[in-house]
Amino acid sequence: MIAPSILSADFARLADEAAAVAGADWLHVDVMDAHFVPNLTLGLPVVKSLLGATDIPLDCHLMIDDPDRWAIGYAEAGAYNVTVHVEAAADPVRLAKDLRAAGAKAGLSLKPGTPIEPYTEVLKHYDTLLVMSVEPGFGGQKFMADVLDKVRTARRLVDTGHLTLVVEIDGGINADTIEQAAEAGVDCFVAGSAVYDAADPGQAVERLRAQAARHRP
Ligand SMILES: O=C(CO)[C@@H](O)[C@H](O)COP(=O)(O)O
Repeated sequence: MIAPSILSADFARLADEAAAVAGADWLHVDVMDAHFVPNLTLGLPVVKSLLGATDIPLDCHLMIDDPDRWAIGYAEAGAYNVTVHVEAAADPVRLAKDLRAAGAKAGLSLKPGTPIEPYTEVLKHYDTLLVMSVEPGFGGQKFMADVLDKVRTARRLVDTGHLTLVVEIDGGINADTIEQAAEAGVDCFVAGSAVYDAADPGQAVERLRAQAARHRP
């Protein structure tokens, strides 16, 4: 699956940008609060507007402090998947239960330096795992290939039935990096600049999807 990250989109034209990637599987919505990460993007009111502007399921990635308080609003508004950071969540199991009860899929994200092993039990409550392959905060950064060990661990846990979740990767995904991520076992690829900087964003989505499919084990 390909999920264009709107951090690389033109925020003044978000509805148009969503239309330009109408063939995408999910739209990755980067919510940043200038506390958990050193950047400020958008919040719930903009997400609500976006929900009215596109039929693409919204994958809201909350790069914010105190997700235990704020994440539920995104689920109640109709986001398909709401991802919180394990580094910021006080009670990630409770949070996952609340998100699911509100009708959303629950996602857990790990920053590049955060290991997966301490969270394998917690991840049993989640529907998606978002492995960050850049430090969260900005688009256009260089892909960190060493996080692929985490992807391989997650893939093995899913394939052996210990976890049931979609493995996502986010950061620096483009035509040069998507194949190694696909080979490691990623299901869903978040791509910002590789999509929105392309002359034809819709075609970029199709090309990335085909490239990933050819390299999936
Ligand atoms: O959330 C983030 C970064 O914090 C990502 O979603 C990036 O926005 C992806 O952009 P590219 O690295 O693909 O340009």
